[in-house]
Amino acid sequence: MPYLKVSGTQFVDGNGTPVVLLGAGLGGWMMMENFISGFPGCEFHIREALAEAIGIEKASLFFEKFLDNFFAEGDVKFFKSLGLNCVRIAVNYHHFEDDMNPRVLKKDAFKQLDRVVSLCAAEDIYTIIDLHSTPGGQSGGWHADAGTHFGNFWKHKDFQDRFVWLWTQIAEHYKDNIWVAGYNLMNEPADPDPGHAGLINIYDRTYAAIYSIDPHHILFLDGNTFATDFTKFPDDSATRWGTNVAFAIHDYSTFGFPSSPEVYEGTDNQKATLKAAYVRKRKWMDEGNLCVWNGEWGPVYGRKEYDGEETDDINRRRYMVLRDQLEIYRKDSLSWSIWLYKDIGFQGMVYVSQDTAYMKHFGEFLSKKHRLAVDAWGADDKYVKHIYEPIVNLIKEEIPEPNQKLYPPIWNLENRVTRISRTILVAEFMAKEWAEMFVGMGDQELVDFAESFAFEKCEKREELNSILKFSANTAV
Ligand SMILES: O[C@@H]1[C@@H](O)[C@H](O[C@@H]2CO[C@@H](O[C@@H]3CO[C@@H](O)[C@H](O)[C@H]3O)[C@H](O)[C@H]2O)OC[C@H]1O
Repeated sequence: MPYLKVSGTQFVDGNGTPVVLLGAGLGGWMMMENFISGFPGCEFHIREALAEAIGIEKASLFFEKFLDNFFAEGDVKFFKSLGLNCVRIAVNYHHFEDDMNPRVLKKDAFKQLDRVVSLCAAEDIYTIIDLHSTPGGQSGGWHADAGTHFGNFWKHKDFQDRFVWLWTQIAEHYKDNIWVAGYNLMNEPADPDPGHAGLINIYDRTYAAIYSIDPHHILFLDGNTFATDFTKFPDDSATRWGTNVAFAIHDYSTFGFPSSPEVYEGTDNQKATLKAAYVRKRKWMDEGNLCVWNGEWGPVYGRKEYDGEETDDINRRRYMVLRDQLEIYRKDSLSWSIWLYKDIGFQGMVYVSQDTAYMKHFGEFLSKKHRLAVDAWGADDKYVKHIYEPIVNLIKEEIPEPNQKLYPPIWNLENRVTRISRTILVAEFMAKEWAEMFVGMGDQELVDFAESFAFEKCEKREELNSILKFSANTAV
């Protein structure tokens, strides 16, 4: 069976039959994230903190077992049972290359990724390899695993050289694998250059490097500023990176988050707003007759432990947003990858049960994280907003208004101040506390923690899954 390809605006299989890629993002696995598995800050913080607290051997045991359990046979069978056909696998460059030993592949760099790609292939499920964090960080998000709010990737040529090098290693490794649909070169770039010159340049370089090794796989290219902006992409984009290219939007709607400006009722106006945001993101592709892939989207959900009696009502509305987005996508036969497959209970299709060793042990710690709004994603900052307000006001009063506007524009002044303070500063202090909660554990307890993430120990978000299943089975 030949490789999946892009043909015009569609994906097609070896017979030229159109394929709509429907699936989910495997985040939190080879790209660990705070709200997904319950730690503060970013992956490199907690890896360092845990090694310091319990020693490198025990920490490695925990992380290795975590990787083994987070996605295994039960997961892929369940995924298949919903009629989904593609897993977008988020990977962190730290798993392949050590910052202190750059351009040297780590021993067993591909062990876990090969395992999951093969599990999926055995069920006829495509995988897309998504390089979710780059050397130096391609954005100031926690998910760039850089521990800072600057995307230093854009400022250091050596980070960029390492990125290109890593892609040549991945391409060499998977060039003959037909179940790998392709390579999502960079998750959510945030190149501050007004002409997006850094992003275009890195796409040029990576395309050339990959295609000299592997001319067969699809390239999935995110727009700038968190996969929302293609306005500075060059006129020759339809051929510049070959023609086997899909352009990726991320279509998050504020209606699906606690920060929604209004309660979602699914009114005609609200549906029009949903649609307008989506149409705006894909406009550039539509004008050029290019292939669009929605690489991330999806609401977050209320939790009984934090949202109490309001939980069911919150979630009823979030499912309305989900359905309304899917209806828009269905009409366009859009390929999508919902965020997120698995987590500890905020967004995932399946989530770690409260009855597991991990969730029991970290319950109070997670409440504190929630109260302090230490994660940015979908955060409700009502308990700490007043703490940061004076800093916001200080900047408003003392800094000339035009200078208050910094890149990226989606982080307005308040968002920038509170985000940096909570998710980087406070989070850094909390990483040690998280790690210290492992002190004194024997190997079996560490394994029990890691096994808490196994499919068999997870709950299913039934309504989400049934909506996705229906959508996958009625896709046109
Ligand atoms: O790893 C993922 C990560 O990829 C994801 O990143 C966020 C995506 O949304 C960004 O904000 C949106 C930008 O577009 C506007 O139209 C939306 O309304 C915004 O929500 C945000 O800045 C990124 O951090 O987040 C979840 C992670 O797990």
